[in-house]
Amino acid sequence: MELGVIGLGRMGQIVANRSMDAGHDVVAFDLSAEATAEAAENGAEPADSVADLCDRLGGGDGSDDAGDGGNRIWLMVPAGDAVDATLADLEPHLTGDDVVVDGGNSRFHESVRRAEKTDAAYLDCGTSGGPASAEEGFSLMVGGPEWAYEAMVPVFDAVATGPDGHDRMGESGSGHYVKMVHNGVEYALMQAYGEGFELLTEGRYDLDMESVARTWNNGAVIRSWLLELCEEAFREEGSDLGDVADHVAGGSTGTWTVEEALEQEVPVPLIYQALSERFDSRNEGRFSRRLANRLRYGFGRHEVARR
Ligand SMILES: NC(=O)C1=CN([C@@H]2O[C@H](COP(=O)(O)OP(=O)(O)OC[C@H]3O[C@@H](n4cnc5c(N)ncnc54)[C@H](O)[C@@H]3O)[C@@H](O)[C@H]2O)C=CC1
Ligand SMILES: O=C(CO)[C@H](O)[C@H](O)COP(=O)(O)O
Repeated sequence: MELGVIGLGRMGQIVANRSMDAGHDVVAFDLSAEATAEAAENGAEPADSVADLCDRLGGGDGSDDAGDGGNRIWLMVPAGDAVDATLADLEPHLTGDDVVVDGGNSRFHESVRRAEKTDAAYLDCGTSGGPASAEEGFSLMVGGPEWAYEAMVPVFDAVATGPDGHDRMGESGSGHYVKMVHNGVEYALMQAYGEGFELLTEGRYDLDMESVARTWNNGAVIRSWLLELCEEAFREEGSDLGDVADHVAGGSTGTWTVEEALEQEVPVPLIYQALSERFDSRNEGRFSRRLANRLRYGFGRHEVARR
């Protein structure tokens, strides 16, 4: 199959490379000429604009089971404005035979809106695994029209870990919805491992955290890829994590998960707590704690700690 890939950063290069490794032809475009050149070095046909990419794809080769011969285009740009900007550039070139996959972390509401607006069949594809999964392949959670999913199966087989690494979750939005919840779970798991290792670090034994993580990773109930990444972090940074800062970035997908849980009236206290801890990591001298400190003086004449 011929595939256009737009957005060739950490994730898009992997989409392109894994597709080419499986025998697909890739036409590649990124706003960054360096990123496009990197894809070209790996065997992709470079395009210098979205319009040029569509010209080079030229309507597909008609070799897929859908028999429609439309273009197949995978977006791997940052969620938000970049997706809308790319779609605006694509729009004049799209027909109902084309399939556009958004493999980024877009908000599911926005994917539903985009699917309704575009002439092409639009697949919202939650992608999990990150750049560390370049060799193994990703887990892909796809929403959108069934025929479009079926038309993309050869590429999904290549980009995912294999046929079991992707599935159609349901209608438009469902792929990004499932990925949003996945990320909420990711936050909570990270928080749980973090709390456990913090207690072990602050607790009563002098422990080697890499050894603990390695031992847990071999047969323990709580073994997981995230725990393997904990083991790697302790091996590379040391048991005390060296100079790694107490500051966690990101947060959008976790926020959306909590907002959705509130809307659905589903309790997600662990995910919410993990998100709050992340926000808290960005504050120095929390106002609420300073006020609590001062209030204890107010009601109990307890000494006020001052900075
Ligand atoms: N990095 C990760 O672990 C994961 C990222 N994702 C999602 O995948 C998407 C891409 O992420 P990354 O590759 O990590 O980002 P990145 O920042 O490494 O790459 C994004 C690329 O898109 C290009 N770009 C931006 N606007 C563009 C436009 N209008 N037209 C063409 N190219 C444009 C940039 O030049 C850059 O090369 C995001 O939605 C992200 O949330 C999903 C799962 C994991
Ligand atoms: O989707 C991912 C992993 O599954 C991305 O790494 C995402 O950036 C993680 O979310 P956040 O930036 O909020 O930590």
